[in-house]
Amino acid sequence: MALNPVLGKLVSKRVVLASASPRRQEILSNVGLRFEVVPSWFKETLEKSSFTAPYEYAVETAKQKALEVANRMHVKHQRTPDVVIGADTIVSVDGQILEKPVDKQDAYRMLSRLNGKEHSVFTGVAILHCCSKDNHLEMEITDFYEETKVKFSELSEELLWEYIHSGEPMDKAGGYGIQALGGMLVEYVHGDFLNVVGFPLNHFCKKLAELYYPASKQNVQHKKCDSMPSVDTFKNLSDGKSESSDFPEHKVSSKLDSSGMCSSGAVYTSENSSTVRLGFTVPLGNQNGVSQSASKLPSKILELMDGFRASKALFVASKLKIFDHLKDKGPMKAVDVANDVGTSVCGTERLLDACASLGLLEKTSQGYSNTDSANTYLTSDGKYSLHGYIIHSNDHLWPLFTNLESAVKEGSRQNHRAFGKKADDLFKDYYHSQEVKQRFMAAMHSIAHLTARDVATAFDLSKFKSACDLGGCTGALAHELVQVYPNLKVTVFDLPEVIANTSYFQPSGQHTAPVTFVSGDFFKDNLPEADLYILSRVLHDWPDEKIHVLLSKISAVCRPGCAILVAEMVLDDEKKNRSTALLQSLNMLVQTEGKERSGCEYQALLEKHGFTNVKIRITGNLLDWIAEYEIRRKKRCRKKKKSMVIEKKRISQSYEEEVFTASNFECPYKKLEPPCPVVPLLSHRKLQLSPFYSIVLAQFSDIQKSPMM
Ligand SMILES: Cc1cn([C@H]2C[C@H](O)[C@@H](COP(=O)(O)OP(=O)(O)OP(=O)(O)O)O2)c(=O)[nH]c1=O
Repeated sequence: MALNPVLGKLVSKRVVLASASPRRQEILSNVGLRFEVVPSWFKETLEKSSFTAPYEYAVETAKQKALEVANRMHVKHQRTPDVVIGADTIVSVDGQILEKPVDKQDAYRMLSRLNGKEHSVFTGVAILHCCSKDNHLEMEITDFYEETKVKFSELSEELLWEYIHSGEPMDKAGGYGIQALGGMLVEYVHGDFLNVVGFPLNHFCKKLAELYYPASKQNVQHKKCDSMPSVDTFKNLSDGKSESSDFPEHKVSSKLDSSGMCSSGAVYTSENSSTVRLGFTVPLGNQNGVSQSASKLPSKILELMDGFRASKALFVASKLKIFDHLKDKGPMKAVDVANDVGTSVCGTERLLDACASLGLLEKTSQGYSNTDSANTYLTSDGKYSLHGYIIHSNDHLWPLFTNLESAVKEGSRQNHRAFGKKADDLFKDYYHSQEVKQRFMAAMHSIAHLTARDVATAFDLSKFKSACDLGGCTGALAHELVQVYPNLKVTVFDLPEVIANTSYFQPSGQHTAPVTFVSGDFFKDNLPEADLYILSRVLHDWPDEKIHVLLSKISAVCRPGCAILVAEMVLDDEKKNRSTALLQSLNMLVQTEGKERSGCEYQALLEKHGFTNVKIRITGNLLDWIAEYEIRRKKRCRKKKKSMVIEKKRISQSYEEEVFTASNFECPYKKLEPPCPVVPLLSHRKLQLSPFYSIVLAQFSDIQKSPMM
């Protein structure tokens, strides 16, 4: 196979093409690559305005397509591929991104924009090298993009419509197919033709050469990727032998930069590509490869150093209600915003510019206006507003986090330092004022409302007739549940101080009868009767001892057939990968006695009360982890010591993780639009298979209850 020695390196690997595109399949099979096709379920809905350049959008989408497939295969099908290839093709004209047209009118709109002009076609490609270590998926991601310039002739309306009626535009970016009828519209092409058709084969082969043959990497870098490595150099690569390591050999050294940056830091291997390793820790101080990347900036560390500035800019803009002003009146000049909100012009201008650079605002010659994300999530009255949680983050979490050092030294919460108050009873002591109470409830409402759909639909709960949401606060989840399950009646059970303030948060125009509010303390008072008990973002507030008290109370009132549903962020078992959840655990340290836990830890807690059979799903949105624990009564005859060991082993084998993205999950009994921002506003580049929630469904059998520990 002299012509494709580089591709020969993939012969012995399980290669997966994460794409339904027949063009990509054809391009790759034409050169003899053997691969399995697993189309990605990732929906191409990333917020375009949050990317500074169109190709970044294509690369990120390609990456997300590939990540979704890798994770689904690993978790759901328990088959870890060796290599996953994802790609995304977009057309860019006048700074706008054009994808596939949704209908003929859309195709006409796109083709009219391209008419008589030059545009760029970008294909982003992600190559994931995967391996499974201790049942944990580890990946190294290499991504790159290719740009091809295409010019359309001046075309008549009649011709455009004739072309549209041919049906060809509909599944193609920009609404045309250069390889078929659409070729007649094109005056010239500068660059890789196959890139326009959907896959930049030449660049892909160069990238493989860099990955699989380190010596060639230098060649390629020196030549800035403008030629294929010499075939002679690759004689030994076409032998089809499998790799000795899980990833291409040179990679570890290429991961390090002069600062010793490692793990998920990006290392640019050529002008328009990067390589990132997920789930890996490369030892700091390893000097291999440092010299070649010594001039690189430690971008990951710099980003972390500055992260608080971006957060604070968002907090202050929210606090000043700038997004509300711009929604009503935008676009507005800085001076007008400053006049409206009563701030300085120079300070406001800097804040608005910073927000625009962060993708929260758009800046044009007319002034500043909200992006779609800002309109949806940052205005204070939007259906999916995060405003309440942002204000809570600014006013409450920020001062607490300022005392993180003390929290770490002392191992305890810092309410006394941050606010000069004890936190033993949040509502009676710290939350003494009506305003602060409302703010806290608004924060909880923001998150609960935004994530309720995924919590409600993660599993089919239609068999339950009644549910009790313990600590259900404003009833956001309860209202979502009764929407999804019309036969369900939900009781929200929370402290009297909370229940007294819920009226403000009730949905207007919705039939609220199936939701009732009952006040009480779930540690002290009798629990309302229900088939299903829900604990959403409750267990993480408490230490194990208190959780046992609560679970035993629930267990005591459950009849056979009853169940428990728990929603929480979930850490990975080794507690090293899911930084969002790990940071949330620090968040619990500074303000509560609780913490975030891993799936195994939740399962162990529940098992003490007879709960077994765990399933975990990844939602892909803010509350990413969904777990279901089938809970059954166990006999009391287990020998304690032995059972600890056996349990530990069984725990890791007994729960099943499933990819569950808001975009791919179809509620089996009711189709619903996913409400959540799949991509966190400020961190689209780091969206990994990381956070967050677990849902636990625990069912009773009539076997006798196990003894309490
Ligand atoms: C511009 C252009 C695009 N295209 C195609 C390539 C891609 O298949 C498609 C762009 O859509 P993509 O979203 O990149 O790919 P896809 O939806 O076909 O497949 P998947 O998401 O599963 O990977 O447009 C052509 O075939 N010819 C062209 O001239």
